[in-house]
Amino acid sequence: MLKHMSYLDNIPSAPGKFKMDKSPYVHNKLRWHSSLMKLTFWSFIFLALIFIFFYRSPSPNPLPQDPSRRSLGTYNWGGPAWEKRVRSSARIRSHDGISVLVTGAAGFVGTHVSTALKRRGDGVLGLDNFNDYYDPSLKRARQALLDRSGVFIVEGDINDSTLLSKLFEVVAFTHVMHLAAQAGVRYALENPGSYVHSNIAGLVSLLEACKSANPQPAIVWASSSSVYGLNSKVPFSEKDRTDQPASLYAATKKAGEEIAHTYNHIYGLSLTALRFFTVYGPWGRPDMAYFFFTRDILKGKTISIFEAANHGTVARDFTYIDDIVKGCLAALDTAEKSTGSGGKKKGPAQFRIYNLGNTSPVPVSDLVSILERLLKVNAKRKVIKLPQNGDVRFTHANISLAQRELGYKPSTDLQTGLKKFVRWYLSYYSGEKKAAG
Ligand SMILES: O=C(O)[C@H]1O[C@H](OP(=O)(O)OP(=O)(O)OC[C@H]2O[C@@H](n3ccc(=O)[nH]c3=O)[C@H](O)[C@@H]2O)[C@H](O)[C@@H](O)[C@@H]1O
Repeated sequence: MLKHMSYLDNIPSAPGKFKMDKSPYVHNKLRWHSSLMKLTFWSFIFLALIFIFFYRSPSPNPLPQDPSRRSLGTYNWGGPAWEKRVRSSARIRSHDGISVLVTGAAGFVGTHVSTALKRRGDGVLGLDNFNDYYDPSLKRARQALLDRSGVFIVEGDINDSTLLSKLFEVVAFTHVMHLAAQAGVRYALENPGSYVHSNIAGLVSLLEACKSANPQPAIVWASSSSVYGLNSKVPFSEKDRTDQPASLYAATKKAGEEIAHTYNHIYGLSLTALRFFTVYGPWGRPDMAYFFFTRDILKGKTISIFEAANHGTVARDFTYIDDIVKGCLAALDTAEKSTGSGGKKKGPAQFRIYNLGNTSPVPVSDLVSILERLLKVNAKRKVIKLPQNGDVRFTHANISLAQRELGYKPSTDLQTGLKKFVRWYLSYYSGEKKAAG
């Protein structure tokens, strides 16, 4: 403190006020003191800089700070070993196979589609940001599953254009299966920005990379039944109006369809949107009703069942994951090549939109009854009025177009599909408990 004071004391507070002591002893002592202080000062600055460099330096591939993002890890990618893994995962191992970049590969549909592609000998590379919208340990478990079948998931965000162009530089993907998105209808009330970040900005970032890639890939991507919004004509056909979304989620998916059209029109990208109808099954998403109803029924917790005005039923065209996977693969197999090159369109390209549903809507209360039977536990039900949270009353797919052009034919009813889900759920969570105990 004294040293500190003397150092500060040597600095004139105002010109002309400072008087120099002429005594040589005092002079030397002062000089020595001053150099020591300087040394201490610069050492401190040096150490502070080192600290800042190691603890605060951005990741090698920094993403813009965006408050709408859920917590994301810092990603490490690049280097010869990484490129080797990328190439090996994307290598086609069958005669006339395709090589597919699957975004959202650690997600529910992404995991199933990646496994199915790999099984038939296609090259598959996953991309996922492993965000914490729902329990990331489930995503890690899916990743482990994919790893065992030889699918590598690159950890990164679709908004990272440097990463995307690197991936297209390393692999000449023939197709992109774009499933990375902010899903869920009700969460849009809590975090609207995350929908814009993933479903709009992320989609544009991906399409930009695809348009610049040589060769350009054909793209198949997940739209949603929610684009039908307040449409009341049933069953929903691709020709019906989709300009009355009931949630921001639906609005971003509808915007995605328009954005896709633009990239098809300007750059000749081959684009196919699949409107999924409430997909369920093993390895599903914990934010979906069938999943958390199962958890809550087993815990003895009350579940809320939504009901429309005048005791009207709320129903969904629940579609089993294996049927959806068949639809995705058929869409990839029938996709024509993109026509552009060097970022320029060379001719008209394919643009398609298909419903992938089950064609038999089931009231939510019936879904609960099936779960009760399968779980052998009575649910504690509370029927409440459908909240103004973005949910629509019912969905019902007309699938004749997908049937005609993709050979899509769903074959799993809700009872059968939920049986498979419940079996998976019980074994997955009992395994987790065992591991924890
Ligand atoms: O088909 C789609 O396009 C959409 O399907 C689901 O959305 P949703 O059909 O609303 O699925 P859930 O959130 O699982 O809800 C299923 C049904 O349960 C009802 N529900 C939900 C929650 C609840 O507490 N109680 C309740 O009765 C909902 O109103 C709905 O009728 C997915 O969450 C979306 O990501 C997807 O895009």
